[in-house]
Amino acid sequence: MAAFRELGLAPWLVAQAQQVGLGRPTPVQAACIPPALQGRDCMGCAKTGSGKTAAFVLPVLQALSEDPYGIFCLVLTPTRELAYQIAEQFRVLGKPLGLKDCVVVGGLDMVAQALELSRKPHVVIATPGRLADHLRSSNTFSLKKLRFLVLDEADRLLEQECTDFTEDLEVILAAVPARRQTLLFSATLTDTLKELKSLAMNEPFFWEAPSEVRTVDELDQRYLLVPEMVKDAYLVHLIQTFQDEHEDWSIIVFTKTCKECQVLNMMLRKFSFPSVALHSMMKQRQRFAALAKFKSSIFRILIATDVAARGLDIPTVQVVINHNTPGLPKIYIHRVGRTARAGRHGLAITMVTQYDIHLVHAIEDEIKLKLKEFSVEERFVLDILTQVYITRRDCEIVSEITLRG
Ligand SMILES: Nc1ncnc2c1ncn2[C@@H]1O[C@H](COP(=O)(O)OP(=O)(O)OP(=O)(O)O)[C@@H](O)[C@H]1O
Repeated sequence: MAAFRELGLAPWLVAQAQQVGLGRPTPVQAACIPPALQGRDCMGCAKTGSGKTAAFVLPVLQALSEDPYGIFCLVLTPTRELAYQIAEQFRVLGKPLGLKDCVVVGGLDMVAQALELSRKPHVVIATPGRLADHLRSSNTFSLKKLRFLVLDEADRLLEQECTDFTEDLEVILAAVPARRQTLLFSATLTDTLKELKSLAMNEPFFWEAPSEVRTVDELDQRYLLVPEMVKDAYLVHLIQTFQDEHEDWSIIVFTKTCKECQVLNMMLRKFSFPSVALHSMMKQRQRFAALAKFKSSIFRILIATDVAARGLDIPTVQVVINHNTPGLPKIYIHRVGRTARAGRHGLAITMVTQYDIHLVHAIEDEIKLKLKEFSVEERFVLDILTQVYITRRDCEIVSEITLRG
C-alpha cells in the first residue's frame, strides 16, 4: 500500500495525518484520494470503520490550502452527532490551516447558526433539514461558489426511509453550483448507485472495496435465538456477563423504537448498569451529553435507536447487541459496524425471535456470511427471569406516565 505522500498530498498534510495517528492510507484512502486531488468526482464504497472520512477530508483540505475561501466545502450527513464527528476530523487535520468550520444541525439555535454561516466558514457540515431551512429563510450566506459537495452516508441521504431528505436535498442542490466536485461515500452505496451517479456528473470515479463479504473480518457475528417474551432477561444476562468479564468493554444495544430505547435504559439502570440512552425524541443537548458520557467511558453502555447506527466512531466499543433483528440488511451492516473498526476486533450479537428467522436469512444473503450461534447457559437467565419481567413492567408504567405528562 502506498504511503500518504505518494498519493499526491502536500507535505504539511502528510505530516498532519501522521501527527493525528493516521499511519498508512487505508485502501479507500489510497484509491480515492488521488482522483479527488485531480478534480474528479468520487464515489467510494468501503466497509464500516475503514477510514472513509479522511478519504474526503484530506483532498478537500489540500484544495482549500491552495485557494482558501468560504464557503469552500459543504458536507451533508444524516445525523447531528455524525456532523460534529466529521467537523472534529476537519478541525484536527486542518489545524495548520486555521480552518474555520460551521456545524448546521437541527435541535440547536438557528440564529447563532445563521450568524456563523454569514461569517463565511471554509467548511460547512450539515444535516439536510436544517441547512434547507436556512436556505429557505435567509439570504445572509451563499453556497454559489462552493468547490466541494460531500455526501457522507450518501445512500441514506437519498433513500426515502423514516426521515425523508428528498425535499431538503432539492433545495440544497438548487443552491450549489453545477460546476463543483462531488464526493460520495458509504459502506452501502450499491442500492442507490443510479441516483448517486446523477449527482456526480464530473467523470465520476467509482471505487468499491474488493471483497465478497460485506462486513469486516475482525467482527465475530453471532445470533441468539430467544423467545420474544424473555428477550430482556437475556439482555440483562449478556450485559452482566460482559461487565463481569471485561470491565473495560463498551457496549451498544440497538433497539427498534424510541420508547423501547427509553424503557430498556430505565430498566438497565434499575439493575445498576452504567447505561445512557440515545434516540431522536430526546432534546439535542441531552443527546450530545449522553454520547459524550459514553464516548469518555464514564458510562459503558449505550442504548440507542438507529440514529446511532451509522458512522459513529467510538474505538472502545467491543460489543454490539441487536435487541431486535434489523428489518433491512443494510441497517444490520451499519449497526454492527460500530464495533471492529480500524482493524480492531469486535463482537456483534443479534437477538432473533421465532418471528425473525427470515430477516436473518436476508441479512446473511446480503453480507455473504452465515451468522454463528451464540450460546448462553439458560439456567442463569431463568434465575433472573421474574425479576427482569417485573422491573421492565414498572419501567413501562413510569415511561407511559412520562410520555403522557
Ligand atoms: N490511515 C489510517 N490509519 C489509521 N487509522 C485510520 C486511518 N484512517 C482512518 N483511521 C481511523 O479509523 C477509524 C474509522 O474511520 P472512519 O470513521 O472514517 O470510518 P468510516 O469508513 O467512515 O466508517 P463508517 O462506514 O462506519 O462511517 C477512525 O477512528 C479513524 O481515525
